[in-house]
Amino acid sequence: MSATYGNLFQITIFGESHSNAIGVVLDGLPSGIAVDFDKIKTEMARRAPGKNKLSTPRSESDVPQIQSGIFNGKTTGTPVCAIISNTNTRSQDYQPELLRPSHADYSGIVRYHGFNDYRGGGHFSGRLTAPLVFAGAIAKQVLEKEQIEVLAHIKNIGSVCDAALDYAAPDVELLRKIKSETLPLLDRAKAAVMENEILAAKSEADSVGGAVEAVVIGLKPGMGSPFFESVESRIAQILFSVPAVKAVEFGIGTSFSQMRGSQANDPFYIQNGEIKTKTNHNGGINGGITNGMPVVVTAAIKPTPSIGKPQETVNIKEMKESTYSTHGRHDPCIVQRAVPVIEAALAVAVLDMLLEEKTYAGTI
Ligand SMILES: Cc1cc2nc3c(=O)[nH]c(=O)nc-3n(C[C@H](O)[C@H](O)[C@H](O)COP(=O)(O)O)c2cc1C
Ligand SMILES: C=C(O[C@@H]1CC(C(=O)O)=C[C@@H](OP(=O)(O)O)[C@H]1O)C(=O)O
Repeated sequence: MSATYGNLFQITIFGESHSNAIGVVLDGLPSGIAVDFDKIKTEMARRAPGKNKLSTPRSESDVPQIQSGIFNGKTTGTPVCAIISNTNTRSQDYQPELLRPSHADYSGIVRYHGFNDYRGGGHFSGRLTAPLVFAGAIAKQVLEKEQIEVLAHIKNIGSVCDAALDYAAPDVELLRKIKSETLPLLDRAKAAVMENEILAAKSEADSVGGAVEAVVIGLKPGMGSPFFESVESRIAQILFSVPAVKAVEFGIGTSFSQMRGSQANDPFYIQNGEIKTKTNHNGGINGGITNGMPVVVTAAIKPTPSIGKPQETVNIKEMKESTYSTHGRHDPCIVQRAVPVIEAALAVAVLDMLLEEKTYAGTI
C-alpha cells in the first residue's frame, strides 16, 4: 500500500489525473474542530492549475466536495472524505508507448504490469497534490488552535534566489503577507526576474527547477522521537511523496558538510526564562526531537519532466529507440505551485506528530 500516510492522523489519497475525480480521506481528526471553508478555498486556489502563464493551461476549479465527517460546520471525529472533480482533461495528448524521460511512465508500467492509468500521468500526476492541500488546509486549522503555523517562500527558481530567511527569527508577518502572491518571495524585487526565468524556459519549450523553503513556528521543544520516528524522518517521508521533490534539507542541510563544529553549532542562551539558540543551523531539530526553535526545511524540486524540446526515449511497444517531444499542457515550472503543497505536507506531518505527543504526554 502506498496511498496512506500518518500514524494517528492518517490521510489516504486516491484518484488519477484523468479519472472522474481525485480525493482524500482524513482519519483521526479530533471532533468539534470548526472548519473555515473560506480558508480551504484559499489554500486550494493557491495551488490550482490554469491560473496564469507560469502554470499549466489545464483549468480546474479544484473546489472540494465534502462527502462526510463535517456536520454543522464542525468535524465529527469520523473520517472526512473530500472529492475534487477532474473536468478539463485531454487524454489524447498522451501516448503510453513513448516513455516521457524523467516522468513515471516507464517505472509505472513496470510496477503495475501495464495496467496503470497513464493519462495525464495517472496516479503519479502532480494533480494528486490537490487532495494533499485539502488535507493540509484542515490540518492547519487544527494547528492554529495550538498557535502553530506553517509558512513558506520560494528559495530559488533556476539561478534566481530570494533573500535569505532568518532561521532563528523568521519574519513571520512578511511570510504571512506574501502567501497570496503567485511568486511568494521575501524580496519582491526578485519577482520579475524569477518570472522571466520561467518564461525563458517556457519559450524554449523547456522547464526549470527550484526550491521551496518552509518554516513551522510555534512548536514547543520535545516533540518527536529519536531514530526511525525522528521529526526529520516523518517530514522527509511526506515531502518525498510530493511528485518532483528530489531533495529535502533541514536547517542549513548539506552546507554542514563543509563546516567545522565551532561554526556549525547553535549556541544556547536564555530569553525570558526560555532556552533558545542564537543561530538555527539545525532547523529546530536535535536528535529527531524539536528544540523549540522554528523547524526549517527546504524541498528541492526538479524541472518539469514533460517538455516540448525533443528528447531521446524508447518506444516500449516496438522496443525501439525514438525521440519524443511533449505536445500537451504542462507547468514550465512546478516550484511556485508547490509552495502550498509543501506547506500542506508539513502541516499534515506536524499534526500527526502533535497528536502523538499529546497522547504520550497523557494530555489527551
Ligand atoms: C504541483 C505539481 C505540478 C506538476 N506538473 C507537472 C506537469 O505539468 N508536467 C509534468 O510532466 N510533471 C509535473 N509534475 C511533476 C510530475 O508529477 C513528477 O515529476 C512525476 O510524477 C515523476 O515523479 P518524480 O519526479 O518524483 O520522480 C508536477 C508536480 C507537482 C507537485
Ligand atoms: C492538472 C494538474 O497538473 C497536471 C500535472 C501533470 C503531471 O504529470 O504531474 C500533468 C499535466 O496534466 P494534463 O496533461 O492533464 O494537463 C498537468 O496539468 C494539477 O496540478 O492540477
